[in-house]
Amino acid sequence: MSDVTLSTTNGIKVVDFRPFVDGTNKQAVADAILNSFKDTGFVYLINHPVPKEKIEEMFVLSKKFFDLSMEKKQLAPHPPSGTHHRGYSAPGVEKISQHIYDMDELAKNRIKAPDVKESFECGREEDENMPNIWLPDGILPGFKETCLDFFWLLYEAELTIWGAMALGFKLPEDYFKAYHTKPDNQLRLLHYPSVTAEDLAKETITRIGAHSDFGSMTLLMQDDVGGLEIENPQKPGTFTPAPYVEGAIMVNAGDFLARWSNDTIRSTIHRVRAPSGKFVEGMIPDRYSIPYFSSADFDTVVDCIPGTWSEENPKKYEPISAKDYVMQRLAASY
Ligand SMILES: O=C(O)CCC(=O)C(=O)O
Ligand SMILES: [Fe+2]
Repeated sequence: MSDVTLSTTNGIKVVDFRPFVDGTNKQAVADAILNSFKDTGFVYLINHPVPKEKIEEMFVLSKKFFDLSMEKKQLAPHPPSGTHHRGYSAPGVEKISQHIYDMDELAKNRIKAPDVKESFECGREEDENMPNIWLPDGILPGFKETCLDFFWLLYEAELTIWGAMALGFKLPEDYFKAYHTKPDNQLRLLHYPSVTAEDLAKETITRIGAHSDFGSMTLLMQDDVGGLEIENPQKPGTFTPAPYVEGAIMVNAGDFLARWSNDTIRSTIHRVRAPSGKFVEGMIPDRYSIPYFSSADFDTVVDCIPGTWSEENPKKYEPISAKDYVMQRLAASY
């Protein structure tokens, strides 16, 4: 049987997902993904189930959205609280933090070097805890429909990937699906405006500071500008670029999944810096990316995944509710 790991890009495996989808070699794909999650916390998937045209269409709408005037974008404003994570956030408003929960410390962190990115977040329409915040009708026709269509398409893709994860853990294929039924996921459109290379190099501003994701899994689509870097698990504090790979969705594990897996899976720190070799007259070009954050249903409580603990290697964590975990992390980002 053919090897499903096609290549390695800066230490991150590029896995062919097709043998899982067509059923010709499910276990090999499952093992490759889980092993990557254990080694680096990241994997590139090619031949995944999300059509290329749908991804392109979402990038086109995302660019059109960010091209609107500030006044128009502010007609779908993100509420002041981080726990209602919907709508538009202007550059510098959100500052990713890594385990800082004290309000004064958070404010200092934000002033020190703002994250110069703007974003739009949405979830499923029916979510009563976090209602979506859309632009008024007529401002950007098709935007809402494209976002929602893409949200559900990625949910389908995510469920297929969870099927592979379950087989990786030698569990029934639908094991994780029961925890991701609502889904309490979030689609995020990101735009990093063009900035000077000097500002980024001096770190008076950042694109997105070093952080790990909070939820269970992130599916990331990025343009070919580059700049995403992931921490080398063998050498903490050093980062390697995770460049655009044609046709790939990058998938990474979040903190919640690391905890759920009794720390057998890594949730790896990553950041966005200046890409190498892309300076035009001292300016770093705009970057667009689209992360899709999968979270376990907020009303579920998870205990360590079967097979990740034993008498010799006991559970490190108490059961936790997905809502309690994610809300604490979201509150600290604003
Ligand atoms: O822009 C990117 O590629 C990274 C985005 C990211 O890490 C995040 O939103 O959590
Ligand atoms: Fe992230």
